[in-house]
Amino acid sequence: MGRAMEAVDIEHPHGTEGRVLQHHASFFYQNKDGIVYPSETYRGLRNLSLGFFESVFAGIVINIGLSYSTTEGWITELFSPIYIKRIHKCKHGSDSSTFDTEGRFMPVNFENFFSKYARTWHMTQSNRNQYDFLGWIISKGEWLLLYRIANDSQGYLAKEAVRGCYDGSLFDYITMMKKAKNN
Ligand code: HEM
Repeated sequence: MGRAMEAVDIEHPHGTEGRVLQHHASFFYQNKDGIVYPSETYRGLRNLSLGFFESVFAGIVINIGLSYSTTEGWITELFSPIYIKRIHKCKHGSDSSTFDTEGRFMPVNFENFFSKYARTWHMTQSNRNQYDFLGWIISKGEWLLLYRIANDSQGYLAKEAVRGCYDGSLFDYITMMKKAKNN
């Protein structure tokens, strides 16, 4: 259980210090109230150097798509807030299974998909569950978004960048590098 709360892999047996799984999304709530509003998703994406239209589009789609599953009652809320403490309810099908249904990090699945699919392009197709059209699209979207923000100069997505995406440390790293560059 202790390890399941950290993004560990063979090279990082202790994960990223001080991080738990919900930090994947916590980068986006800027006032630290545990709720992500579309404007915060937008701002977070902009901080990750995504363009204006892309960030507006992804901000709306992510919040509308995830908000309802994280609300406490039956009625959908205005402004589509995402409640981080219930973020695990947003898990969808056709993913890599690196997050389990309780939102924990599953190192074995992380290592599995890397050893199987590194340097190939068909991971998202291979993980597809039958007739799970929404999951297919969301999964493609997540990985494309990650590729957009984190591919290296040779066009590869490094394993460390992917691990950092799971625990959110990648997002902090990208903003830190951006700030350093601007200075
Ligand atoms: C640049 C921004 C983002 C990128 C690149 C990104 C990327 C990813 C990736 C690659 C996965 C793993 C999917 C898999 O294991 O197959 C994932 C999962 C997830 N992300 Fe994000 N994400 C971003 C922003 C967000 C935001 C803003 C939220 C919500 C506030 C969010 C919520 C989730 C959730 C709930 C999952 C679990 C889905 C599952 O495993 O079924 N993400 N994301």
